[in-house]
Amino acid sequence: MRVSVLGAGSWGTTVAALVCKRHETLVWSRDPGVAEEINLRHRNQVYLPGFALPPALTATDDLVVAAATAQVLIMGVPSHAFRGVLERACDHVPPWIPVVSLAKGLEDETALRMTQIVEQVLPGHPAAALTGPNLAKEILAGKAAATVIATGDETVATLLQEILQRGLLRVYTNGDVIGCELGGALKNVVAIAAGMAEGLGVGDNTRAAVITRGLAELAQLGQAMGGQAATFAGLTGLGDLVATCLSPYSRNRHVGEQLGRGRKLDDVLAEMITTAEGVRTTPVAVRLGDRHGLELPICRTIHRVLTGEITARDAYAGLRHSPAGTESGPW
Ligand SMILES: NC(=O)C1=CN([C@@H]2O[C@H](COP(=O)(O)OP(=O)(O)OC[C@H]3O[C@@H](n4cnc5c(N)ncnc54)[C@H](OP(=O)(O)O)[C@@H]3O)[C@@H](O)[C@H]2O)C=CC1
Ligand SMILES: O=C(CO)COP(=O)(O)O
Repeated sequence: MRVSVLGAGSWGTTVAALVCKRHETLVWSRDPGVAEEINLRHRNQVYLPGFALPPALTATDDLVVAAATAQVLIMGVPSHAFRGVLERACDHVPPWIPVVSLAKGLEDETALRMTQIVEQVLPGHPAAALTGPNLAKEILAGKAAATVIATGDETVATLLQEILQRGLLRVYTNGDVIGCELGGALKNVVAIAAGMAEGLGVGDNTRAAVITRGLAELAQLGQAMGGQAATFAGLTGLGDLVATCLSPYSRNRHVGEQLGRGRKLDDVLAEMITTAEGVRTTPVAVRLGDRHGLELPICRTIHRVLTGEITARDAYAGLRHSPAGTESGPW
């Protein structure tokens, strides 16, 4: 198979490096310097410093070539760039080929999931999402991990499972695309909250409470939007939530930690090269909560911190004023 990955950031490059071991793989970067570095030096120093990439991996800065030669198209750009890149590529994408999203976010204006954008921009193409507890640098280092390919089409799921399964990376399939994509997007908001707890230095009991109540919150919203309860207890829900909330590699957790230390969001984002999707997903989650009549206390509190209305310390102190209800309730 010929596989094209659009986006040569941390995750797009990592997935391309896995796939290229058995399939002809081309990764597209809008930056000619990144494409040249991958082709000539087998490195991507900006996004994956210190890692050697397989010589079999080739790169291009020509979006048309990447789109037109693909038999499977993998979208590795963040959610805010997803529609734009796909719209630029769509006239060149061969008919009916599967399109896989790597992005863990929701579209700002529409709150759409990435596979819904694929269905709008490339109607008729099977759309899938690859999601799960998969920190790029651990995967590239060859450490064991599990992930999920989510698509409603079983034949496509099996094909993609075969293409993506490499070494110690176990690829499961799941037909609950809504639940898988929402778990991947919403866990980033909770990871910001867990990072804040870390930055405030408040301890492991607090972190455990944030993770558990965060899971309840993302499962509540996810089910209201059509996801299945079991999915949120699986790799794409609980699994990814734990990895992201605990890992020092997580960008979302990093943002939260810095806010917990009292820094300003703009200053934290200004020094980051890579993407923390949760910052954009938080307001979308709040709007979805309004739409579905849900309290979502963690998402709403994180939103107030991100907008500067309250500090991370205020958010933590505010717990005193919100009485706990039953464990099955929102608080
Ligand atoms: N990193 C990880 O461990 C994982 C990430 N993900 C998800 O994968 C998605 C991508 O993340 P990741 O690779 O980490 O992000 P990075 O920030 O590492 O890289 C983003 C890439 O997208 C490119 N890009 C950004 N905007 C545009 C645009 N408008 N047009 C073209 N290219 C663009 C960047 O190019 P440029 O350098 O030119 O700006 C860069 O190559 C996210 O949704 C993330 O949540 C999922 C699992 C694991
Ligand atoms: O999604 C991820 C791990 O599964 C990566 O998390 P961050 O985007 O927070 O780094």
